Amino acid sequence: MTTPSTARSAVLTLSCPDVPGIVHAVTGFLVEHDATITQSSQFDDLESCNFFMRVQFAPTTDAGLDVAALCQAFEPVAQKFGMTWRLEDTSHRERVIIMVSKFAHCLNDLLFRNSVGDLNLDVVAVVSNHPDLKPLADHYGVPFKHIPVTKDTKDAAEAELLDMVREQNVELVILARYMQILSDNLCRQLAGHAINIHHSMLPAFKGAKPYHQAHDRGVKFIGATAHYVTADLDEGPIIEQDIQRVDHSMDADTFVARGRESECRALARAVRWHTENRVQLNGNRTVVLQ
Ligand SMILES: Nc1nc2c(c(=O)[nH]1)N[C@@H](CN(C=O)c1ccc(C(=O)N[C@@H](CCC(=O)O)C(=O)O)cc1)CN2
Repeated sequence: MTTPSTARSAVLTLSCPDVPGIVHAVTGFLVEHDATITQSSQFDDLESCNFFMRVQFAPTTDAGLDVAALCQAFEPVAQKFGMTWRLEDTSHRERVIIMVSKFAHCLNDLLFRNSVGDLNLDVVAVVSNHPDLKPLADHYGVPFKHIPVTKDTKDAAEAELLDMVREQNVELVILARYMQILSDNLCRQLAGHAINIHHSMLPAFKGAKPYHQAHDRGVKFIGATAHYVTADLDEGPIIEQDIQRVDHSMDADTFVARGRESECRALARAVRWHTENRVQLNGNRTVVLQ
């Protein structure tokens, strides 16, 4: 009979230097702890000699999975192989803050997908440097926090955001067309826990107005890129990208309109994969295990 601290399904993600015996150690650990594998995926990066694995598992007994006890028991295995690892109940609802400026499409898409169960987020708050999108947050019953940002208030604004993150145990900050550049300090504090949607197919057309840059260049495809946020603008590890065809008959405004679909798709997939523990960092790149 499962109890509040036991799970019907859990996921272990790990990365470590590639040596013989990792998979054997992991699968042996699961057997020893009355667990059976339901999904498993791995990648051996020959370039970095790093190994990546994601294994999802269920209990073989009615007792369920005691996630806390499994974490304690797995520590010695992790230390033996020098693993970076995470073991979590798959039903865990990630606590997130969604940041936005004035463009509503990505925020609306995330809140709608979450409302119909396509995403499994606990949206703690919507934070914006403008008041405009409060009605949208109200519609979905999500708290809205307006934190204006000017050159003089930026440090205080970022400190207020970090206080919210810490006080409310926020696990992920989603920049859903938040048009302010985060400071180096804030990026360090949120490293690996902040995802941005950039409205171009990076590395092309970084910075502001990427659709106008793309139109001026005469591209035949436009796209969007979801990436982890780093201090270097638009340089963070890429999680997901989406593209669509455009043509000579379209003006820049049409690019902007068509681009919304790609931004929503790329961001939703990136957030889903991150919150399902499918994304691991590999230097300045990511490994996404499906
Ligand atoms: N440290 C980082 N902060 C942010 C990133 C990032 O990659 N690293 N991504 C941006 C989003 N973005 C592009 O995707 C972006 C946003 C804003 C700007 C910009 O030039 N902003 C101007 C102000 C614009 C305004 O007030 O409307 C500025 O901050 O001076 C460029 C790219 C989110 N933050």
